Amino acid sequence: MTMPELNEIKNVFDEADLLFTQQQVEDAITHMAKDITDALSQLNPVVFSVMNGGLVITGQLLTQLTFPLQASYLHATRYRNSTSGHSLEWKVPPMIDFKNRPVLIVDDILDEGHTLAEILEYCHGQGASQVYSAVLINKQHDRKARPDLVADFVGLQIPDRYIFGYGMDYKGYWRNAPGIYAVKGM
Ligand SMILES: O=P(O)(O)OC[C@H]1O[C@H](OP(=O)(O)OP(=O)(O)O)[C@H](O)[C@@H]1O
Ligand code: HPA
Repeated sequence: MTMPELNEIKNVFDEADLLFTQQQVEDAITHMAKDITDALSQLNPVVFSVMNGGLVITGQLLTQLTFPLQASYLHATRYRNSTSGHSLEWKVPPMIDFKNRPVLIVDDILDEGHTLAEILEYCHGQGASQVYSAVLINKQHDRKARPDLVADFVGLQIPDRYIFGYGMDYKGYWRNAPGIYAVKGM
């Protein structure tokens, strides 16, 4: 992919629609943390952040999960800095052994769900005792990889638009945007 012009990147931010403010996102993460604590605090889980998008949500979630857990990451990508998905590419598989242990997969967004579906299947195949999933955003449309595909813990629902911020990128940029923004016209 060719490098986008920085002017384009700045314009995309300036013209974007703010869907959720930083405060709204933080409240949603706190809500998720409470639900995850209720479900997992006695289970000694392994928590895997899905890189790169899971970076921000996982960091903010982890400090609100005050019970014993191990945290690590895996790296799987489908969009490769573009705005449409391809087949899933594993860059780094999980590096903590989770056989017979519960696993929590944390990602920024459940869009079509191919990424999450494949990661969940992998964790079951590797012998996790239970596999849970947490996503900051669920995108609402009828193109899910499976019609019944939902995450166990969901922060916010968005309409069918291309978004960035809180870990989610536009052409590799704006993962650092302090809110959830929708690209103008997308
Ligand atoms: O539900 P899906 O349609 O499968 O899309 C969701 C996935 O796409 C993004 O990752 P991406 O492949 O863009 O890599 P990134 O985490 O580096 O942004 C996002 O972080 C999710 O992992
Ligand atoms: O809307 C999105 N924004 C950023 N990354 C994504 N990956 C899947 N869908 C999206």
